[in-house]
Amino acid sequence: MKTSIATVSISGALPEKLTAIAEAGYDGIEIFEQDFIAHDGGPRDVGRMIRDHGLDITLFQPFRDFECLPQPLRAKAFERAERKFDVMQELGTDLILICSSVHPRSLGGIDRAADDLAELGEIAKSRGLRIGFEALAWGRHVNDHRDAWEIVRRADHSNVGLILDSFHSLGRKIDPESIRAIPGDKVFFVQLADAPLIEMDLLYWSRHFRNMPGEGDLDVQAFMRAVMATGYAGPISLEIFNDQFRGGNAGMIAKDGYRSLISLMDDVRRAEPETTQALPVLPPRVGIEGVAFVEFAARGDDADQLASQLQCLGFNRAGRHRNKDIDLWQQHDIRIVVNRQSEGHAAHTWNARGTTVCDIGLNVGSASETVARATGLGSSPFFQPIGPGEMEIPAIRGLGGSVLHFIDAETGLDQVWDVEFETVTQDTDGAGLTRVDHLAQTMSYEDMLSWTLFYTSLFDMQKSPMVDVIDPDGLVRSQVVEAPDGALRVTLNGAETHRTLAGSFLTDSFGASVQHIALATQDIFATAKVLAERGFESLPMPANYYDDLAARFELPDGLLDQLRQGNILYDIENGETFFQLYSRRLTGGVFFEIVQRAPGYRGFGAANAPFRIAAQKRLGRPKGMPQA
Ligand SMILES: O=C(O)c1ccc(O)c(O)c1
Ligand SMILES: [Mg+2]
Repeated sequence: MKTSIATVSISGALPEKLTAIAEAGYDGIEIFEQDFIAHDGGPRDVGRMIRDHGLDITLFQPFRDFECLPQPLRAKAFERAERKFDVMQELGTDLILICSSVHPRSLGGIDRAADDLAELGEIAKSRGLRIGFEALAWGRHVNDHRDAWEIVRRADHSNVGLILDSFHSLGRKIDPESIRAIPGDKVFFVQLADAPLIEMDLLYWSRHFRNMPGEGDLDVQAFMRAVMATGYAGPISLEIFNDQFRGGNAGMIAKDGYRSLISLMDDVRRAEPETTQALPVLPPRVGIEGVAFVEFAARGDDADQLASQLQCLGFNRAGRHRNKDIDLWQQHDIRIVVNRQSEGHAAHTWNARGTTVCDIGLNVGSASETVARATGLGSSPFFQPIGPGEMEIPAIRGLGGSVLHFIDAETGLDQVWDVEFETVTQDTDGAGLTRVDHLAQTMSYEDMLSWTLFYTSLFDMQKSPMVDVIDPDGLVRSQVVEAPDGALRVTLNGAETHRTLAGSFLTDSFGASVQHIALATQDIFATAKVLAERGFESLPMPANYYDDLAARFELPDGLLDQLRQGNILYDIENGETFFQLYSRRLTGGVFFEIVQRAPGYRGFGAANAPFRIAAQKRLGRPKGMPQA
C-alpha cells in the first residue's frame, strides 16, 4: 500500500510541506497545481526536489471544467489539457485528476462526457499518461461516483479511469457499497477525507471543514472497505481542505494524517480479511485496564504544597524510590507520583513548564504490544537511562511533550512499586477515594483533533460529541474520549483564548497538560467529612447555584442543605446522579475533583462547569503564581 497526501492538506511553502510529509513517513504526494505554480522553480526542479525527499508524485491536480463543453470552448479545454500534460511529463508524474465540470456552459450528457474523456485518454496514452475522473459533490451535471463510473465505463479506454473521493460520496450520503461492483483496475486513485457532520453548503463544507479519517463523523471505514473489496491496489491519499490545518503546524498535521491512514487501513484489513494490503502488521487497538499512576514534576515549595494537598485528600506517602527523589502517594488503586529529580524527563518538564503532570501510566494487557502499535502509527518510543535495580517500563512520547508508560501484569511490570520503592507507610483508610474517574487535559483548541485521534487510534476508546463550556471570558470546547467501562476517561478541553481558565492554564504551563484529576468515591458526603478533618479547603460555590439546583431538580429532603454545606455540585442525567467536589487550584494551576458517579451516569457534570469555573476565577490566581 502506497500512502500519499495532497499538498493542500498542510501549511507552508512547498519545501516545508515536503519536509513535513517525508518526515511523517508517506510514500508520495498529490501535487496541487497551486503549490507548483507558487513555487519559484521549473517543473523539472520541482520533480527533482520531491524525489530528493524520497517522495513520488502520485497525482497532479486539479484539472477543472473539461467535459461536455460546446465548441470553441471544447477545443480550448483540450489545448489546456495538453499544456498540463507537458508540465506533468517534466514533473515526472503520469496521472492527472479531472474533476467534474461546474462550467455554466457545460452541456452534460453521459455519452458526451465519455467521448471527451476517451479522446483525451488517447492523447494521454500517446504520452504515456493517464487521466482520472472524479465526481465533485457539487458538479454541474456529474456529482455522484456512480455517474462518474458510468462515464469512465463508456469511455472504455485503457488510460481513462475513475477517481474516488470519500468526501464527495459520503458527504452526499451515497451508499459506499455501490463501489464494490466497480473493477479495481478501473479505479486509478483513491482520496480520503472525513468531516464533522454540520448542515451546510457542500462546497463550503468540503473546502473548509474536511479532516483526517477518524477525526470526523463520516463512515470512511465503510467507504474504504468497499474500495479494497474491488481489488484496488493503487495509492491511498489524504486530500484535506481545512482552514485550521492550512494555518497549523505542518509536522503535526502530517503526522496526524499518517496515524489516521495507517489506523484506518488496519481497521479495514481486520474488517475485510479477504482483501490484501501491503501493510506492516500492527497489534490491535489496545484495551486499557486502568490508570496505573499519574506523575507530577515538582520542586521546592510547590512540591511541598502538592504533598500537603495529597495528604488532605487522604493519600498516604506509601513509598519512597530507592535511588531517586521520588515519592509515591497512594489511596486504594490511585497512585500519584511526585518526582523532584533534577535530571531526566521530569526535570526537563519542570525546567520548561514548572509544576505539572509529566507522565501518565496506564495498565494494559501487553505493554510491548502497546508500544508496537503506537510506533506503527508514528509515535516515538520513549527511553531514559535506568538505574541499578530499576525496571525497564515500555513508554512512548505522546503529544505536546507528554510521556505515557505502559504497565502489564503479563511481564510483571506491575511489581514496579515493590521493586523500585521502599515502603514508608502501610495502608490506612484514607478518605474513600478508590480510583481515577477521569483526567482533564487542556490544550489549545486547534490541537484537539490531534489528541482525539491519538487516543482513539492507539487505544480502544470512543469519542463523544463535542460540547461547549462557557467560561466568563470565552468559550472552551470539551470532548470526551473514553475506554469501555470507564477504565480511562479523558476530557480534552480546547481553549481558544488565554483569558479563559483553561487558556490561562495553557499559558502558565507552556503547553498542553493535565489540568485536573478527578478521583472517585462511593460516598461523597463521607469523603467530604474526612477531607474537612484533614484540613482540605473546598472550592466555595455561590448560594445562587443551590437555589437553581432546587428549581431544576426535585431533591429529597435535606439533600440541598447537605450539598450547600459541603460545596458539593450535583447533576442528574437519565435519572442517574452525579456529585462533584472541587479543590482549590495549586501553584501551576492544577486542581483535584472528587466525584460520586452513579453506575449509569455517563457525563461529567458539564451543566455545572460554568459555575465551577466562575467560582475558581473568583478566588483569584493561586498563591505563588504571577498575578494578572
Ligand atoms: O474543491 C475542489 O474544487 C476540489 C478539487 C479537487 C478535488 O479532488 C476535490 O475533491 C475537490
Ligand atoms: Mg478529491
